[in-house]
Amino acid sequence: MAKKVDSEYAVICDHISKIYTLRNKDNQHRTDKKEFYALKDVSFKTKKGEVVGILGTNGSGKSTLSLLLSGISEINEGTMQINGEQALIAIQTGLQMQLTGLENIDAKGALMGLRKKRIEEITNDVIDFAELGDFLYQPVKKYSSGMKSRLGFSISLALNPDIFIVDEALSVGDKGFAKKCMDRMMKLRDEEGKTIFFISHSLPQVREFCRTGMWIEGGRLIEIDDIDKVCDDYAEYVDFMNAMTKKQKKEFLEKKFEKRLIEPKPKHRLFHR
Ligand SMILES: Nc1ncnc2c1ncn2[C@@H]1O[C@H](COP(=O)(O)OP(=O)(O)OP(=O)(O)O)[C@@H](O)[C@H]1O
Repeated sequence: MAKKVDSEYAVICDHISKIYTLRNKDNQHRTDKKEFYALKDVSFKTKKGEVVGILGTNGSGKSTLSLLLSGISEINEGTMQINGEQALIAIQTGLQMQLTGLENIDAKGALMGLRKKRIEEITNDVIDFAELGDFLYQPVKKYSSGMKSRLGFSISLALNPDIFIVDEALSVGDKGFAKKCMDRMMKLRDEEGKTIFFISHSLPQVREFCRTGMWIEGGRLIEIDDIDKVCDDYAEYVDFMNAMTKKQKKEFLEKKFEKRLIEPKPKHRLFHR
């Protein structure tokens, strides 16, 4: 569990790792279990008010980090300190599909131990920002992905946390709503000094919005620096990958994945005389 501390830093990660288990069934229905590092030995410090763009190719570990930063998932190794309330804004997280939009707001508020009056204020903010009209009375399972994103984004904004973790949330909404969210996030950055982690595959968007870049590849932190420097280096890597033949790329990715696997420990055998 991430500890809450008071300091100039919003987040301090010290050699953190996240391990997942993969289960494969072979054609004889035997299950083969493999453990691998979704993130390995990642250390960084983020100051309060910093706006960090997280870059990396598919499967590199960005969403895993976003779940750790938001306290939804727990680290397996290392230590992590979080100073402030966090909220994850992602395409589908945190919404209960069988509940209506309004019930989701109540559920989230109750989960956070908020008073009735505060939940009412939040509900009004969500109604204003999400612009979902009568759909707020419908179960979320009937929403399109863009509508879920509108609801999730609006709830997180209304909760007004100290640390925002935005994971590809703008990629499914329509352009109008994405612009409205970006405008609001710029306000959070410039006027409210919020700490923001921003995951996006759009380099121009990351370059424009963030000041610090964090590049994660194969579960490892490759670089953390000024946003332009990290975007340039990452773009060079993407070009290098794109220049490979299909076969080269397959071998390259397989090797990269093998490095993340954890060798199973040899089983102890008991020998009887
Ligand atoms: N719950 C899980 N169980 C097992 N493996 C998982 C789980 N969640 C993610 N993974 C694996 O962990 C690795 C990192 O995944 P993650 O979603 O963090 O990548 P990402 O950088 O966000 O990728 P993308 O850009 O495609 O969204 C991937 O190999 C993924 O398959």
